[in-house]
This record gives sequence, structure tokens and C-alpha cells, in this order.
Amino acid sequence: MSCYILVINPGSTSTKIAVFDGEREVFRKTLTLQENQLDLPLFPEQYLIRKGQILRALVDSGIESKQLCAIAARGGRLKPLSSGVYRINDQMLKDARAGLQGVHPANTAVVIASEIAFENSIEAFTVDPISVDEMADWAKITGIRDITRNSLSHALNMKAIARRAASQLGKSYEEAKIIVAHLGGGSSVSAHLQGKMVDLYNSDKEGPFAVERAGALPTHELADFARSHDDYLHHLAHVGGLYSHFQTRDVEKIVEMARAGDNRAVVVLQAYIYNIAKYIFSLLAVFGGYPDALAITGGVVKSEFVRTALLEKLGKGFRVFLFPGEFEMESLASGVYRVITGREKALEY
Ligand SMILES: Nc1ncnc2c1ncn2[C@@H]1O[C@H](COP(=O)(O)OP(=O)(O)OP(=O)(O)O)[C@@H](O)[C@H]1O
Ligand SMILES: CCCC(=O)O
Repeated sequence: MSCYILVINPGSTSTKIAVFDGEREVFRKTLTLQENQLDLPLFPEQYLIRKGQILRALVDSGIESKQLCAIAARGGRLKPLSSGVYRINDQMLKDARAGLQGVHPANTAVVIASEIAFENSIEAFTVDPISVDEMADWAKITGIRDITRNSLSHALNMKAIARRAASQLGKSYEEAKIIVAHLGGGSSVSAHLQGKMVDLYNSDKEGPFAVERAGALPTHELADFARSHDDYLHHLAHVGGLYSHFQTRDVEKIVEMARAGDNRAVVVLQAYIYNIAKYIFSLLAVFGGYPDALAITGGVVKSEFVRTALLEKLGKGFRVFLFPGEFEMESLASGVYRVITGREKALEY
């Protein structure tokens, strides 16, 4: 009998939805938001817009809600958690709405999923949320006792990609040493050792700047900026990065500007690539040298310009695997399918 799993994945520039029959994809759609809608608060505005788009897309797809047997939602900035599949419960919904570890579009997914699940008397789950925390104690320490680094990242895609890279190397995930760079609306760069992301950067607060995230900033200048901008967190996590330079999240458009001779676009893209390479190289310290592989993934990797420039900057030392786009939808679906077929136990939040 068919078991349709609805997958809901709100990212920083769009909401991706899909329906899987078991592990076979039968429908997928990317629902885009206008630039001005992306500036709206997550609750209730964006949540209502995104939920409305999802319900309309489902109706248009011809898939009936009674065909659904479970929902898989991307998990947002919840509490620090170990990797796995979690049943969505009231505490998770509360934490997602409150933005326990900050706001992120994915916080809307568990709320939308639990409402659609309730209306259809089925269960909803999340898999490897943003707040998966496997960071080593030695990676969390900073030069100020009261400031501790935390683990917020594109965990879902990066762990799936690291597993794929390990399998291409003929190794298990647990034995392979891998760096994964996810380049999307936000970016994350992570070091995978013994099956764990022992250190990582997320462009909301550290590492390379991304399409809409500021990345690492000089501390004194950031302190001055924060004193003069009440909305500085919005600048760091939403209107920073390439967006702060060009007021667009469309990387192809910025590449076109550079190709047309816009000098500012040339230099900022050079800085974008340089920073990604710089932070990838910094993670060699985790392994005491080159890892077994470097896997580069995310929507921006669809850009030939970015791929070529980045590979040139990285030199010849890495064994590189490119995974343009993301594998979040299939990872969400297969995690939930493992649970509903009894092959894995759902974790309680
Ligand atoms: N062919 C392409 N060339 C250049 N850039 C592209 C291309 N396709 C997508 N992008 C860029 O990729 C970015 C979106 O990537 P992705 O879909 O991974 O992000 P997201 O899911 O919205 O956010 P996040 O990855 O932070 O969760 C956009 O900024 C878009 O401009
Ligand atoms: C916070 C990690 C996920 C993202 O940056 O989009």
C-alpha cells in the first residue's frame, strides 16, 4: 500500500516541498517568496504565507491529503540535540515559535507540519534539525570565558552529503574524515570526524559570509555597529552578505553584473570565494592536515562561475566532490520512512 510522506523545507529564499511514496519522489515544487515577503517576521506573517503556498501547491498537484501517512519537516533552531529523527511535540512547537536559539525560516516548518498532521490524523517528525550539536568541547571554548561557541548549521544536508562522500570513498561515515561546505542562502562549513560534526562555522555568526548572512566580522567594528543599530541581528542573519552589497539574493544576477564589468561585483565575488576557501582551509586543523575529502554543496554550487573560482582558490590538495543543490528533501523523507516502517526509533524532544 502507498504511504505518501509530505516533506516541508523552508529555507532562507524559498520553501521546498515534496511528496515521497516511501523513498520514491512523486512530486516536488519550490515555492518562492518575493524579496519583500522575506523581510516579514516569521510568526505569524511568513508562517501563514508559507503554509498557504504549501496547501495550494498540494491541491494543484492532485495529491489528496487522505493519501498522506506522515509529514517530515525541516527542524529549525531548536534546543541542542543529537542527530536523529524526532517526533514533533508541544515543547518543540513552543521552542520553534519562540526562536529558542534564534529565528530561522525552518522554525515555521514544524508548526506547519504539526497543523497539517493534526488535520489529517497522522504523525509529524523532524530529522537532523539546525540545532544538531556534535561539536567537540575543545571547539566550543573561546577567548572569553562567558562566550561559548554553539552548533547551529545546515546539519541535515551536511550529514547526508558527508555520508554520500564517505560512500564514494568506499568508507563508512564513521571512518572517513570529511569537510563539508554548504553554500546556500546561508552557508555552513563543517569538519566530520568519527561520524560527528566536531567543529563548524555558520555564516549567521562566524565563518564565510553568505548570500544573505554576514559571516565573521571584526569584533570592535561589530560592537560599534551593534550599538548604533537596534536591528543588528537582522543585518547579521538576514540582510548581510552579498545581499548587503547588492540588495538581491540572486547570485546569477550578481555574476552577470561582474561579467558586464561592474567592478564592485567583481571584487565582492572575489571576497565571497576567498572567504569560503579561507574557512575551509582553517578546518584542516581538526585533522592535522588534509581530510579524505571535501564535499561542496548548496544552491550556489549550481553556479559554474562559483564552482570554477572556488576550485581554483582551493588548489590541488583536496579530493573534491561537488553536490550542487541540496539533498534535504530525500534525507527528511528517508528518515521518516525508516521510523514509520519500524527500522528506526523516533527520538523524543
Ligand atoms: N544556477 C544558479 N547560479 C547561481 N546561483 C544560484 C543558482 N541556483 C541557485 N542559486 C542561488 O542559490 C541560493 C539558494 O540556495 P539554496 O536553495 O541552497 O538556499 P535556501 O535553501 O533558500 O537557503 P539555505 O541553504 O540557507 O537553507 C540563492 O541565493 C540563489 O541565487
Ligand atoms: C542556521 C543554520 C541554517 C542556515 O544558516 O540557514
